[in-house]
Amino acid sequence: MLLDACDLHKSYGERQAVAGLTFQVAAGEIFGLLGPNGAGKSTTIKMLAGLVRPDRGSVRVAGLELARSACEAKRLVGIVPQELAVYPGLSARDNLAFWGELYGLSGRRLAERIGAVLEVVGLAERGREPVERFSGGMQRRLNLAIGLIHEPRLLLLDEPTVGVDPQSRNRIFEGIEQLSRAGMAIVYTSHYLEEVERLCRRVAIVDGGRLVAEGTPAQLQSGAGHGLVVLTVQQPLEETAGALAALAGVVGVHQEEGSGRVTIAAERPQQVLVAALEVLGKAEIGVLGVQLIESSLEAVFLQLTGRSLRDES
Ligand SMILES: Nc1ncnc2c1ncn2[C@@H]1O[C@H](COP(=O)(O)OP(=O)(O)OP(=O)(O)O)[C@@H](O)[C@H]1O
Repeated sequence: MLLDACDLHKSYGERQAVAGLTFQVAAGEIFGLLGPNGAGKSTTIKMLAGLVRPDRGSVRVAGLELARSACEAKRLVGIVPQELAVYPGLSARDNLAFWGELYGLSGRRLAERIGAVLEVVGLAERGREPVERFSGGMQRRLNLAIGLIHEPRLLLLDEPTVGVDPQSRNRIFEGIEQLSRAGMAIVYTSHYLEEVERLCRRVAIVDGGRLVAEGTPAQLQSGAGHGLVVLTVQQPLEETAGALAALAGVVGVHQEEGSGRVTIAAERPQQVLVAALEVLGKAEIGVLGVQLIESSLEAVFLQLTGRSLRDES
């Protein structure tokens, strides 16, 4: 395994950000870390990159223990943080040269790497322009190129498409797929299901710093076996919650405080939706919104955590 993360823990004061994460990623694999805001994804990525020291647990990259061989191991790792690491006044090429020199690259080798990473992110034609003229999506693509400049074997991507236009998003996806085909191990964090479903062969669902499920997107979905009915109601359910829970096929009812959102996990969500609307109608509870989620990672996530992936965003 190219990456071996074992029993990672990290607290900030009283707050436990990561509480015992273990996973491995092979060369050529794109591994998804999926979880809502605050799940501990960024803290995990920072521990994998050697930027934050775990309170407990270990990280091995290509067999090298990060805590013991920090310099050697860190050279094998590229990180693309959520925050942009670009100098707006410099051109894309000069930004890449700056970062490349920090990794000890120079001369022809540096020029080759700059050319190669600009190709991967689709910015080869724009390399000489000052970055302040780039769109937000192009700046994010340059951020990705910076993470690749020293030719790492493991790439850590922390929500690389947040706030990115569709064209840049596609370009980022294509770049990542190309890198994976070339044998790079990739960890991709996101709270966008469609992204991990498209990119990742294996996904870990994290919540509250813990791994709540792991598998291929298909395995996770088939394990769940049922879908969800999500309703937005006008007033609290009170005893009506019991009536919903008693409907045939209903596995669980979850009410989110304050938002009026009610999530019903069910074996036959379409039939349950019809029956639930009838129950709510009789109880004179107004329904403002209805959403049906057939078996999907979103359904798996809600069942496992009782929360939507995008609660707070
Ligand atoms: N430097 C820090 N000091 C104190 N608390 C922190 C710090 N960094 C993260 N936390 C807390 O640790 C928890 C996990 O945060 P983290 O940023 O790892 O989550 P995340 O899954 O990446 O979330 P997001 O999707 O919002 O980036 C949160 O409760 C967060 O407030």
